[in-house]
Amino acid sequence: MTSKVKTSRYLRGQALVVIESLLLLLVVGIFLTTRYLQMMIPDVILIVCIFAITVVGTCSVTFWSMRNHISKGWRFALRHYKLCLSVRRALLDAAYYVPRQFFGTAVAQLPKIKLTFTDNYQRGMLLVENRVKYAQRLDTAQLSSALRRYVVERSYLSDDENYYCFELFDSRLERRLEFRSLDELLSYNAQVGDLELFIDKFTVIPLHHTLIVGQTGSGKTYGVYSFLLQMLIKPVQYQLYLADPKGSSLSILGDMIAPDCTAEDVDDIVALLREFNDVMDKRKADLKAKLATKLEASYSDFGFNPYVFIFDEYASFQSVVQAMDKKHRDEVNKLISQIVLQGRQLGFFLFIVMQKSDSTSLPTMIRDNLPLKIVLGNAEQQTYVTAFGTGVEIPSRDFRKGEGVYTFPGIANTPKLCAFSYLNFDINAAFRAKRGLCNNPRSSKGA
Ligand SMILES: Nc1ncnc2c1ncn2[C@@H]1O[C@H](COP(=O)(O)OP(=O)(O)OP(=O)(O)O)[C@@H](O)[C@H]1O
Repeated sequence: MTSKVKTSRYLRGQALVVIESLLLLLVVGIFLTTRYLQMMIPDVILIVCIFAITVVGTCSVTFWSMRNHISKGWRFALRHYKLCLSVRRALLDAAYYVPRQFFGTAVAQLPKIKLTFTDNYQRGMLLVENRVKYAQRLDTAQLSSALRRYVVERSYLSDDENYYCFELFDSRLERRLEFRSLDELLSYNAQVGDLELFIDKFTVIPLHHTLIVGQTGSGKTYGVYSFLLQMLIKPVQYQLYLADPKGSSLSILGDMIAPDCTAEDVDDIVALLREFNDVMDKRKADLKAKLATKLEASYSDFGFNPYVFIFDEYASFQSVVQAMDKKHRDEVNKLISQIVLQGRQLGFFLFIVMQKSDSTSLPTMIRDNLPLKIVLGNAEQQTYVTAFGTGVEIPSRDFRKGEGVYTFPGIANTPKLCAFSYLNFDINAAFRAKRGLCNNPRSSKGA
């Protein structure tokens, strides 16, 4: 449920107070005038009138302003008001104002601020006016203490460059989902589209090429479990290919859910990549015939299923490939590039999981064409730079396992927080239960 509290409501309340004061002034004026004209109205009647107007006026003003507060939650209205006040104070302290003269007195003209909340006040958006005259850059650090329990998740300039936008979230908020059974995951997944994957309470991403980076133990493979389970329980059948050069948990899982499409050995992985490309080429021919009827369509518009190739420990695979002769190296690079460059419209996606995404392990061209980039755990600055590029601001937090930041065009153009779900049930049993839903792609190519 979304609700908003706007500053204008307070202004309305203040206007009523002004009206009441004017009324009082009027009555006092009448009192003084009658005294002046020596009219024979007893003082006691006038005093009672003034008293009555004051009581009735105060009660109605209080009721009127409370009416707004009650309907939107007066506690939150108060919080909103206090927050606006402390942000203004912080702007003043940060000297983010324009000095002006007001009837000979030096005053500070603060920029306009707008504060709105969503998701039951768990998230918010603070807009601070950016006029050319505020030449100084507004920094997140300048506001963080003023925001009390709220933390800046992302900050950027609005498209028209008139406002600094600060996306806030309640620091006490647990964005991570916890599922105690597969059924719970199933019912949550029902709210998400067939070709979308969720990460946490606030993050749903369209299926696309993905890069997951993070130090050992940061929760990469666990995150892949979460994605895989979602894919397996969707009404649309996902065709899964799994490559795990380390032969660890993902390959064990692969043997359970897609044994014919799981590989550990580098040669087998290359063969799997070839096969994936062959199926993709067939899909290309099928789709071409259909696109004649609808030019801007993609695989899902014609009822084709998505194919997903999940690559764990990609760097370890690349280190072996680099030692191969040039012909083999070129072939592998071509296979990977083709998936990344042509896969989206055809419905063929690559998920790459690795500890660091530097260009020696992952060519820049491939990395740049993986729209969903996730960095988990407390990574080194260089890891963020290689994943997201230079000059991006990473929200400063102590990331727990499965927590991190991600970017996705249009949804998170700069790194945003995310946290993979806690799967508080027997994951192996869940995969075993769902293995029947995963087609063996070898028996249904081009479906
Ligand atoms: N989202 C999460 N919720 C709860 N626990 C998690 C989460 N992610 C990871 N963990 C815990 O952290 C452990 C390590 O995670 P995982 O094996 O996925 O790390 P990794 O980054 O893949 O490590 P490596 O690179 O060594 O394979 C998991 O076994 C699990 O207990």
